[in-house]
Amino acid sequence: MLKVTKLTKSYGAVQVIHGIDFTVPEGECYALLGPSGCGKTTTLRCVAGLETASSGRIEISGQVVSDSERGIFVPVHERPIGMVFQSYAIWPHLNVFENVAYPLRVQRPRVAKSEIRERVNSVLNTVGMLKMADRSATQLSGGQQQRVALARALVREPKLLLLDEPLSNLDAQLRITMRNELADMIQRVGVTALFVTHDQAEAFVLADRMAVMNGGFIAQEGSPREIYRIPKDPFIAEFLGSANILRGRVGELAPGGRVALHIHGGPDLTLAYETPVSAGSEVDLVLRPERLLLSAEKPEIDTNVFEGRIRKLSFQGNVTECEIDIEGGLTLRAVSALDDDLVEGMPVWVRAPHATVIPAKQAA
Ligand SMILES: Nc1ncnc2c1ncn2[C@@H]1O[C@H](COP(=O)(O)OP(=O)(O)OP(=O)(O)O)[C@@H](O)[C@H]1O
Repeated sequence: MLKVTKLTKSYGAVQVIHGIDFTVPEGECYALLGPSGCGKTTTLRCVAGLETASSGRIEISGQVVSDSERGIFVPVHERPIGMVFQSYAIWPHLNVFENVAYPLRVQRPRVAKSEIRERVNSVLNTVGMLKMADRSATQLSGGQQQRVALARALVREPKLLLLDEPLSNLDAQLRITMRNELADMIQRVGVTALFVTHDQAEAFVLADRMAVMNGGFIAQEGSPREIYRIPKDPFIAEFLGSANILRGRVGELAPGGRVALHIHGGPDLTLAYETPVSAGSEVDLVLRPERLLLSAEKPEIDTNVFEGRIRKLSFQGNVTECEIDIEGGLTLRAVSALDDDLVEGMPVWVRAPHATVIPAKQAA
């Protein structure tokens, strides 16, 4: 449904998108995720036709809408897209029904009044706002405005829905509710969606697949689960939630998927690995704090186990964060929901059932 090929964008002499490629098949929800300034909004705006790409090609539903080499640029209002912006851009002088009806009222050739009524009611029903059709836009909560903005984007039955930080205007609690609702609504409508966010939790809930962007490049593409489990480099590992990253050297490979791993300045451990490693290579061991198991007793399993001492416990209500000193002055962070037996200063064993190792990036 969307195919972006070798897209670049420069502002003056500054190149901000460096030849990215991605495709979004029909019905998929795809996220562009990354830190501020990585180029995700610029990419979305190029797809929308709000920016002109410097080079590369963009196809929506088989139609080339932008191809600088061939001089093709289809303007935004002629692209088969619907858009939801961060600000929602709901018109305060119109009620809910008229806000949603507007894109159909200005459509040419004209859409019959009866059809407008039918389509607006149907899409308001989908987003759960039919009962509020007559309400003034100024009397809507943030979550309700978001639903109206979504209904307005969907009313022309776009091939592609584009969403730019669609939840960032909502307070923390509402964001969580609305991201689940938005995921449900997008799935129910079955529309293909491309959205931009800097919030990894939002991308995890909403996206079937995502691209993590960094400095105008796609650093990694895949399903949220894949990228979280096996990040390609430390930047991605840390961007997608907190991670302990320990650099080490792989020793001799042993049978049964085990290997000796010497952590630089720290302990040697026997590693059971999920990702391929080669003997003698430098690696980063990525350990998610919430995936570490703590015990006062030495575990029976002897792979991926660190011996340490609890330096600090921070009670956070649903979980307790633990800082654990291990050999060589290194510290591991762990998050545990089961903290009844933990005391600062006590010896503890830390086991990582899932340990991901990635090739260490050589310092430039
Ligand atoms: N109109 C513009 N003129 C010049 N530079 C721009 C313009 N728009 C964006 N940039 C630059 O392009 C780069 C990418 O910006 P972009 O808005 O795409 O990033 P982003 O990942 O969406 O970040 P954010 O989450 O902060 O919006 C940034 O360095 C930004 O300063």
